[in-house]
Amino acid sequence: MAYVEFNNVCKEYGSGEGLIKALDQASFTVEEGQLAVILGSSGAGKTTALNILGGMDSPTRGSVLVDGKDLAGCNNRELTKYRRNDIGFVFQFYNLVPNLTALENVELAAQICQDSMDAAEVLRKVGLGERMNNFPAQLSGGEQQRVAIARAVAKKPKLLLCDEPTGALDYSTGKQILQILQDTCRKDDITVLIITHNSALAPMADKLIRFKSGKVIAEKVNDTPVPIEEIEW
Ligand SMILES: Nc1ncnc2c1ncn2[C@@H]1O[C@H](COP(=O)(O)OP(=O)(O)OP(=O)(O)O)[C@@H](O)[C@H]1O
Repeated sequence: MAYVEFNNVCKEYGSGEGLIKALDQASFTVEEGQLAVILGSSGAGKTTALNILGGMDSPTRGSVLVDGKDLAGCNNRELTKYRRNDIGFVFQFYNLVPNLTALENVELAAQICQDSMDAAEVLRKVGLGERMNNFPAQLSGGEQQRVAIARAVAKKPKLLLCDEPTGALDYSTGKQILQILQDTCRKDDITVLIITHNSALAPMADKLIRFKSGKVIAEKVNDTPVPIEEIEW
């Protein structure tokens, strides 16, 4: 059994004439410790898949297993526990609490889960040792995204889910963020899934998953992933 199993997942919104199939029998797997890149055009169902994996949404049909746990069979209480302890989320627009410092933002997330890392130590790891007492508004976009990654990683999640993590950043800052995500996967042994529109990033992945119209149209293992610093686009 794979660490992550998405089996024939359907997610439907609305009904009758207005039925939208956000996911239509989508299936893929990710192994523990892999870095998976999810590609697909706008509306292909990528975010819906990530939200289901993160326990923020549930499938209409199909099964979703993470480390053997079937999320489709979880009640709200179990999903809350799962989101708190097992999932780290990184969004395009950081979503930091504006009136808390970088350190406090990370501490806040660490406090709600059972087994967390030291917040200051994780901030040092992402290169923000000198900036932890700054508020988000005093940090650049790339620095805010580093705080968001530290906040997610401090929870020691089973899965680090990243939805367009570089979408709001310039080229070189985006590259630094991807480097941190690749390092997190390799050094901290965390399974990482990254959604992107940028197909040039495909070579950095251990596993490439392509979505189209709610379906997974390709799934490929890459035995020779390329370090992000060697990828240009
Ligand atoms: N809550 C909702 N209600 C109705 N339709 C929805 C809802 N959420 C998503 N959809 C629809 O489901 C489809 C898939 O959306 P999704 O956000 O998963 O795509 P995506 O691949 O992440 O796109 P993007 O790259 O633009 O973020 C789209 O047609 C979208 O409009």
